[in-house]
Amino acid sequence: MQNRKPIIAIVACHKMIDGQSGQAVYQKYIDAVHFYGGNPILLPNTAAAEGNFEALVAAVDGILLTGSYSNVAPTRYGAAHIEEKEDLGRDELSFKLLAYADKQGVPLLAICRGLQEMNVYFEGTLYPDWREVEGFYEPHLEDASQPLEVQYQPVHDVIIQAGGRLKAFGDKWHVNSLHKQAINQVGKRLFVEALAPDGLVEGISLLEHPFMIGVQWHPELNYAQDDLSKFLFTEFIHYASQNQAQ
Ligand SMILES: N[C@@H](CCC(=O)NCCCC(=O)O)C(=O)O
Repeated sequence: MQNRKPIIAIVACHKMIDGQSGQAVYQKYIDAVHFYGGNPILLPNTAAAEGNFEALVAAVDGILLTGSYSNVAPTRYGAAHIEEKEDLGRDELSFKLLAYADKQGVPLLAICRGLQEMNVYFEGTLYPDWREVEGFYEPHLEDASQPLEVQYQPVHDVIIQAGGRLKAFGDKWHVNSLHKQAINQVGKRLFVEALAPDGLVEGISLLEHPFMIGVQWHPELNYAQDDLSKFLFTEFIHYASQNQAQ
């Protein structure tokens, strides 16, 4: 094994910055990777371009798919509704990274929108708005009128399922929740790692892979204190270290 920190590629999103179009990653994702011993680099949408992609991923030991207020394009999972919050550049890059991680065994952690992308990559589907589905009663979506520290408070439990990777952590945890969309049909080859008490899918993994996990909550927010965040990031960076590009 080499003696350097594992390089973790973090997918960037389209954002308006000071009135101009830009590509950005929230600091908390960068800090969480850095805190647990990774060396974060940010990948803009142009990383998906042929020639660029191959050169960049050759230097990458692990991949982080972040949350985002944008949504996966409905056509990617066979739906036809109009999506007002698209980020097609992010979609293209994330789906390419997922294919690469799947084929090459590169460790990948997928958070919130990232989990939704991971499910769609494996041919699963999404509910465009879980509030329109009967039976979900937990407060999965934040109240945007509240300050951010309130929005990111833990609000419901997740029940960890037997036979998965999270079971080594424990049986249950209390998590934050800031999403309107949710997993409908679980993707092929995926294992359901965690469920909310109302049955909404909160965690998925590809068990045949060294480390590919998606979570619907935000472990990056309270990354240094929250026990399940510690577990997830420690495992992720551990497997990325083992995968170090030669
Ligand atoms: N847009 C999707 C995914 C929600 C999500 O990723 N929220 C993250 C907010 C910003 C962040 O903290 O990264 C949905 O609504 O389901």
